[in-house]
Parts: sequence; C-alpha cells; structure tokens
Amino acid sequence: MILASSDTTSVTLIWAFSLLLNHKEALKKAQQELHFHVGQHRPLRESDLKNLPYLNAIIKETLRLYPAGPLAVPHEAMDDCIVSGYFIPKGTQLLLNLYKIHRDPRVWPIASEFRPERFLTTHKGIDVRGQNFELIPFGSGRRMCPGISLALQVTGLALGSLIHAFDVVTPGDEAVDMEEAIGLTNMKVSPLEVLVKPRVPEHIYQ
Ligand code: HEM
Repeated sequence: MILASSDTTSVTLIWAFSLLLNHKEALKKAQQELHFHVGQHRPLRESDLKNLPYLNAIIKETLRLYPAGPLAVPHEAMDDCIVSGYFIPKGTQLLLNLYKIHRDPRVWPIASEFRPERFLTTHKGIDVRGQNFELIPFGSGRRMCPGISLALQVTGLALGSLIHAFDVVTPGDEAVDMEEAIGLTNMKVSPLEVLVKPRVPEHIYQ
C-alpha cells in the first residue's frame, strides 16, 4: 500500500510541476485562478480544490501524458472473452498499456502536447475515475486504485500550494528535460531543479 502510494503520487507531482515550468502560460493561468479563488492572505485549503477547474485540468492532463503506472497492474482473464475481435482464453495474463491509450490521436488531438484546456472544452466530460476508458490512470473496475481520492487531494493540495505560495523558475530559465525512465513507475530520468521565490505575505508560510 505504501509502495503503491508514495512513488505514484510523488512522480505525478514532479511531472505536473515540470510541465508547468515548460508551459509558463499555463502556470500563469493556474496562479491567476488561485489568486482569484484563494487570494494572497490565506493558504490553499482542501475545500478550495473543487473551485479550481484549471488546476484540476492540469492534474488530469498530467495523468494523461504521464500515468504513474503506465502498464497498470497485470490482470488475468477469469473467463474466455473477446476484446476488439481478439479471442482471449481464460487464464491469459493481460497488461493494459495506459500510456498508449492516453496518447491515442483518434481520441486526443495533438495527443503528445500539454493542453489542460481540453478538459474545460472538447473533453470536458472526461474524468479519471474509471468511467471513461480513454483516460484511466487509476485503472477501472473492481481492482482499480483504491487510493484515487487521496491521490487527487494530495496532488491538488501540494501542487496548488506550491504555485500559490511561490514564483517558480528553473536555474538559468532552461527548459525542463522530460526524458522518462523505463520501469513499473513512470519516473523522470533527471532530477527536477527549481528556484522558488515567495509570492504571498510571510504569515502564510508559518
Ligand atoms: C497519482 C497517484 C496514483 C496513481 C496514478 C495510481 C495508479 C494505480 C493503478 C493504475 C493501479 C492498478 C489498477 C488496475 O490494474 O486496474 C493502482 C493500484 C493500486 N493502488 Fe494506486 N495510484 C496512485 C496512488 C495511490 C495511493 C495514494 C494509494 C494508497 C493510499 C494507492 C494504492 C493502490 C493499491 C493498494 C493498488 C492495488 C489495488 C488492487 O490490486 O486491488 N495508489 N494504482
């Protein structure tokens, strides 16, 4: 449980943060949303998250492009079945390539680009809770991730708090290297380096 939770949530945060550093206009929009709904005189609270559609769209777009478990967890067919015309005998081990599903250009125009706006416009009705099979970073069905609500709360609160309280840039304002490591969890190859500068009054940090 601890293994399933800590790596997946921290790596999602790292990718979200990296994407924002490489897309300054999205970072600015998210900070404006936080400024409007939370203001500069109190920290972000869990109860704010439902009022931050752009921040939520950023998290969905991050989970689409960089699902923490790109091959989910192996499943086994309990009965003979047919999937997309392929006969799958009972007992077959099945791996789901979430990474590929999430970048299918028939569903996701300009699939490899970071466009959080799609979740507020063309893909507004699509959620990550296992009901929309084109976006299933937490899997779907009986064995889907039981930590989904915690993961979404922690990611929203951590990412939102960071960009609410700090202006963030990379050293030398260089683009973040987005190379991915091969593994069960979708890790970033190089460590993320960030310079932070306070952007709210001192008492918010206490
Ligand atoms: C962004 C964060 C997370 C992502 C993207 C994620 C993703 C996933 C995925 C794809 C699966 C496999 C589902 C399937 O095969 O259908 C899974 C399983 C699981 N996750 Fe997560 N997870 C995250 C965070 C967490 C957290 C915070 C916890 C616990 C507090 C957790 C606990 C588990 C457990 C116990 C399983 C195995 C469930 C089973 O086999 O019945 N995960 N997760």
